[in-house]
Amino acid sequence: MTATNPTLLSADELEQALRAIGAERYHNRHPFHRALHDGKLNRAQVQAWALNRYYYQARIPAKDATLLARLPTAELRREWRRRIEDHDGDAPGTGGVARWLKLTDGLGLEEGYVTSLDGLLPATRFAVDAYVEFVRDRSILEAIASSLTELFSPTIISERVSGMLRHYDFVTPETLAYFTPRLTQAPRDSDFALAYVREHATTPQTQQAVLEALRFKCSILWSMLDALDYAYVAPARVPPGAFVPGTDAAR
Ligand SMILES: O=C(O)c1cc(C(=O)O)c2c(n1)C(=O)C(=O)c1cc(C(=O)O)[nH]c1-2
Repeated sequence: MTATNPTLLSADELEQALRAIGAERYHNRHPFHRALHDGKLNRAQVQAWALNRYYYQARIPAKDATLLARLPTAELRREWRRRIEDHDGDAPGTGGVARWLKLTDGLGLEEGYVTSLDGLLPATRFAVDAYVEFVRDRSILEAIASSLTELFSPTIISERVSGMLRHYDFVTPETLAYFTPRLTQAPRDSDFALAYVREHATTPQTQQAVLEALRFKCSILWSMLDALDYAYVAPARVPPGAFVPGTDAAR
């Protein structure tokens, strides 16, 4: 195979290429999400999704703190600091991670069991840890670009909330309250990240690196759902030690 030299894209072309990656690879297209939103899952399968997704939520502020420490200006740090506040809150019981625990509680999972991470699928842990390590180890530009999946999250969140409320009698608006602030937080965050990437990815090499960072992040989200699909959708194959529906700490 001959390697072709990438060409320099305009900022608009770069944005188009990023959006095309989302259209092709974002996790709204995954069969497990389709089933979740279309009411095809049972309560235990929804529990497994929320339990595993808790680890993603819980590590996001650590991921953002790793990046915050490397940002060179107060302006950038102020912007990024807000993400940590969104997730960790400013007092116990506030913020996105606490709101996620309301979701797992509403689904009948014991909080101590969820936060112990004992029931996590191994692949969830590997995928989430890989995201944190990517942000820690790669350039600031790639780290910021890897957050750009949030460009696509408002659409999936709207689909999810309306689909789950319509199809599942065990889900209430209070249970799904996690998602409401995300509908304004995610666009604010992704607008900033997109403007940063448009301004700073100005060589063919850095442009390819940000496109690759977004593909990598889509793969993280996708592989988390692959693992759920494999373990909890028939024929279910739960790995040893992971959450077993109807046992462990689920009501
Ligand atoms: O519900 C979703 O499908 C979804 C997707 C994503 C995403 O695309 O990474 C995030 C979130 N939710 C989310 O709630 C969230 O706080 C978040 C932070 C980040 C990030 O990469 O920094 N992504 C996401």
